Amino acid sequence: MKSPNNQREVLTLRALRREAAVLNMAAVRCVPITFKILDRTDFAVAVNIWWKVFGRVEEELVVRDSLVGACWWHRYGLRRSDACGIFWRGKSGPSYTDQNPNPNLTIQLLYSSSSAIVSLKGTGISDFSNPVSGSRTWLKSSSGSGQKVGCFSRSQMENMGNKVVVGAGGYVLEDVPHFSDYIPHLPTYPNPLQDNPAYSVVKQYFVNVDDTVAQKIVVHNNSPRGTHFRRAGPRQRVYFESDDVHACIVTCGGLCPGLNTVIREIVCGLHHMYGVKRVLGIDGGYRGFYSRNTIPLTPKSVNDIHKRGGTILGTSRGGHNTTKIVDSIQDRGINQVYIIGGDGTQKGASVIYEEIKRRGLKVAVAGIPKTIDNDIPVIDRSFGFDTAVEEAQRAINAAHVESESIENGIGVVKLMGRYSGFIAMYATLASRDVDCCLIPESPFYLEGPGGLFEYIEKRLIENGHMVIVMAEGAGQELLSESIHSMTKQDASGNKLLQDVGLWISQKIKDHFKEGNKMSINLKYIDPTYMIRAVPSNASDNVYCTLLAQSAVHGAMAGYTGFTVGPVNGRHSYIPFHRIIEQQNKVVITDRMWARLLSSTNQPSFLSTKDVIEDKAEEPPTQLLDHENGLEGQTRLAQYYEYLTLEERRALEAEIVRKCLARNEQQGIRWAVSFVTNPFRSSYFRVLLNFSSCGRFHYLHLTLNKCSFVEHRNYKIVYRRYASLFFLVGVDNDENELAILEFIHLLVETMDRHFGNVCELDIMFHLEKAHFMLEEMVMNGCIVETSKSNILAPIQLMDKMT
Ligand SMILES: Nc1ncnc2c1ncn2[C@@H]1O[C@H](COP(=O)(O)OP(=O)(O)OP(=O)(O)O)[C@@H](O)[C@H]1O
Ligand SMILES: O=P(O)(O)OC[C@H]1O[C@](O)(CO)[C@@H](O)[C@@H]1O
Ligand SMILES: [Mg+2]
Repeated sequence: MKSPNNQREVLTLRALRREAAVLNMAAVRCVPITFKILDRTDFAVAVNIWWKVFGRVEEELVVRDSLVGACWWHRYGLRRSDACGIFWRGKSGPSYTDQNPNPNLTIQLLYSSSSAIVSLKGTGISDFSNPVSGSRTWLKSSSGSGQKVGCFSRSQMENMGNKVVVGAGGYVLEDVPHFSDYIPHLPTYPNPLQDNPAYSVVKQYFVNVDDTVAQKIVVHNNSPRGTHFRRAGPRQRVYFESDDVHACIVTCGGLCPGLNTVIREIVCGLHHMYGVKRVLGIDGGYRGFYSRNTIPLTPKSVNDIHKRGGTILGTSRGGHNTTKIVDSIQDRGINQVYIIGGDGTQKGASVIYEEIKRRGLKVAVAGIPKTIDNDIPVIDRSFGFDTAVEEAQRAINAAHVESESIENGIGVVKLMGRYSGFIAMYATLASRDVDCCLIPESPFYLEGPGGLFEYIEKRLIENGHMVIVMAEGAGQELLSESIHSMTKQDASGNKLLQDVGLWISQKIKDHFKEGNKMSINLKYIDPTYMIRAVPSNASDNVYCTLLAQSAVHGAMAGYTGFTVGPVNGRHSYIPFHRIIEQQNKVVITDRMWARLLSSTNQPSFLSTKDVIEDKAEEPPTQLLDHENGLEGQTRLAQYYEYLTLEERRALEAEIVRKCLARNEQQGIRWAVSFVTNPFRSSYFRVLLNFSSCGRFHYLHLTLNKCSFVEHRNYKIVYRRYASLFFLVGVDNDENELAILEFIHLLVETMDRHFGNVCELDIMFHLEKAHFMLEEMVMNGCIVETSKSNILAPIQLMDKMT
């Protein structure tokens, strides 16, 4: 880690003032900023935006970056007013530049305030450039870190970036690209459907041009209308004549029930609805574009394929070479590309679309989301998932029959779900025979109070048998602890998992054998590939038909760069970047997981240490006095690693409970056992700060108490000022005393700014507390320790308002 003073250069008052003069411009809408990522290094980019200073904020800020998927990234502090900070960080391990020959990061800021200050800082990057404002001044160091403050006007963004349309009442349309965005003067034609006798009975068959689908349908009195997507369906005018269409279909990634149905329905839809005769199948996934022959597809040749599992086109992982794929599309004269696959496939589709657009080709790229894992965001569910859940019932049923037929029988069923446990969760909820469901999103442990072994023993005593369902990605961290395996990847770069089912079965057997605890009979069932290889069930078949037809309508209408899928039951066109920016995961603080817990009665698997400590600890201190209204409440939270909102809530609740429950003697006893070495390796994971609510509390700097607590796989360092607690989550090898110093510096800085700072100062000036933190910590590293430097931008803003 770098020492705090050379990590970045300091934002000077002069620079801010100069830029401020430029800021009284028209509304800012979209700002593309490009950085070059230095070769073979990890990188971090921080963007801080202050916009309340110059005008009222009308809309929320939307940020998009070109690295989604390639680096993990955060958004934090997005608020409807005041300010926000965002940062991106490259993966540790293999450098981003190893995988990307042209490692530029483009960030687009989309918002509609009247003006703003944008401050950018980074490490491991160079060549900050903003194509629309070359005159901006960067304060840049030779080490590849730098900082810039700038602002951007409405006119600068007109032709840039993602299509986001902002309307009244907080309405945002995240639109999909269209040929007309980059090819002018294209002719249009009447939709041939209007003469199709089958559709003549429909009252209003064509979708209105401005029909959109709301992502959020639960709303409140004054809540903004939020994000919408373009509604899928046939348009009055199309951008292709039937004879001109030359379509192709490719399937990529793992198998999934329904692939053949989608292929069939694209071919039949194009043929029957639009009179399209030329449709090619690409053999064997993305690499088939350039290494295999194509397969002609006609309604006749695909007539029966939906009755078979798998894909008649074949599939593959890896082999995505954008240039070769687009060359092949261009050479073959293909003008509609239908790409069926999971999250990886949609990422591939997105870069194909970008390249096609760069070459100015009239080629529509439509993604159809496939995966039994249901890990694709935004859409209600992916096709094949329903079938997979249904098929899993058979395995669970077998496990149940086996286990109840024998004394102390345990049936273990492993289901698919690399990173998302949806199949396991829904199969468990549907079956009712399952006693325990383990998924990647909910960590568990084996030994000790509240652990899996204890629960198994209890269930066997109560019931004489039990069924455990687990997703293949569950408990992988426990496996790697005990197996010390090398991390291997498949051809697409997906992590190859250890067989958690086999591992856990062995562990359970060993546990009960040890000391002759209990004689058990365990049967392990692995139906994973059997589930994936079946044809789709009735409901998935209908669903696949709608997906295929929606994709065809979209491509014919000139839309491109989209994935089709239902959002709240309505089929929509969703821009690729929304589909690939994150994975859909089971939210364990949601009602669905709670339903599961209540149906199985399994433990929640809070860490074993938590349970032991909770039992051993002294009665709660005065701070835990709920009757006096002194419950802990987060006032400010800043995260430097990605956690969903739900995970944050859960984490904060656990930490608050744990730290408030400690008494002061415990804190002091813990504190003396650590050595000092401040600021050598300050890697922050989580920074939390909460206080008891409902009272006015001064931060008495002299009254502080501090302590360290282990939690999950990191350590919490906390310090108390009167009844305000400051908590920092850090790696286990982090120096606690350095972190205590950091907390104290933060408090002193707040105190200098607010003068005798109190909780209300933080509550009413939350943005300023965030600014201070953003100036002090970047990407989990302490980068600034001078109080004057930390406060400089805030003081400038205060002067200007
Ligand atoms: N970031 C990416 N950029 C370009 N192509 C990608 C990217 N990620 C994956 N691909 C390509 O997409 C194809 C499928 O990816 P992957 O094997 O991850 O399966 P998937 O589509 O995610 O399906 P699933 O995981 O559900 O089986 C592969 O050919 C792979 O090379
Ligand atoms: O063995 P393969 O074909 O790489 O696929 C396995 C993976 O594919 C998936 O089914 C997703 O398609 C995952 O659940 C699973 O981990
Ligand atoms: Mg995938």
